[in-house]
Amino acid sequence: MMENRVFVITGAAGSGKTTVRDYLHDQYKMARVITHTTRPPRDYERDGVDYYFEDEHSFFENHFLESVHYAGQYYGSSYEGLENAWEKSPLATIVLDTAGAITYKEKLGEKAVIIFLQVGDTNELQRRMQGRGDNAEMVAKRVSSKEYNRDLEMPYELQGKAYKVVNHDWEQTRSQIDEIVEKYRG
Ligand SMILES: Nc1ncnc2c1ncn2[C@@H]1O[C@H](COP(=O)(O)OP(=O)(O)OP(=O)(O)O)[C@@H](O)[C@H]1O
Ligand SMILES: Nc1nc2c(ncn2[C@@H]2O[C@H](COP(=O)(O)O)[C@@H](O)[C@H]2O)c(=O)[nH]1
Repeated sequence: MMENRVFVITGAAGSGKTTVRDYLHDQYKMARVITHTTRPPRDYERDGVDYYFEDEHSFFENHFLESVHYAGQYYGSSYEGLENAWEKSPLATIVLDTAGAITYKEKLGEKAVIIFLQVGDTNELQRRMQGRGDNAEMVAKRVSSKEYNRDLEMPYELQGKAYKVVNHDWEQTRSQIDEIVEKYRG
């Protein structure tokens, strides 16, 4: 029987975390762990699919495994969300900032497989955020936040404990992700 694992996709905003998470879902049928946020939805985002969108009161009624304040908004992931995902499939996947990824590694040990995505060129990151339709004001706020800048490099606490994938060319990224996943499929 395959052991329960959660593939934690982390890295800076715009580095491709959601793209990788969706690939893992489509290609390997990994269950997606939906997280909670007080951030307003983007035009294409749906409640219960992309996030559970909360207000500053309802957010704190959840039972979080970890939560963070990122670029002025709250984000958190619950134990229930992870357990629900594992009920669907032994391999689950979640998108977190690097602070969340560190907490997952500390709390879940080998059950958490951390993939840190990097895009070296910050102009390219901004182009990708604009390309998916983020408004210019949101992008400017994001790139000036300390959390975005912190997440451009793999944090010390994840070194030696996370896979690093440079997400420039998607075909190369996909093949590196496939290699990592194959290590954990029974
Ligand atoms: N290798 C790639 N080459 C070009 N564009 C890419 C690549 N990977 C992802 N993208 C595109 O970049 C944009 C940002 O990707 P994505 O939304 O997955 O990033 P993210 O890390 O989840 O961002 P955020 O944390 O802000 O939600 C999307 O439009 C996506 O299609
Ligand atoms: N630690 C956590 N980080 C989370 C969670 N849900 C999302 N995120 C990360 O927040 C930033 C911003 O996300 P965005 O959708 O507004 O661009 C990004 O790094 C996400 O990965 C969570 O529950 N915990």
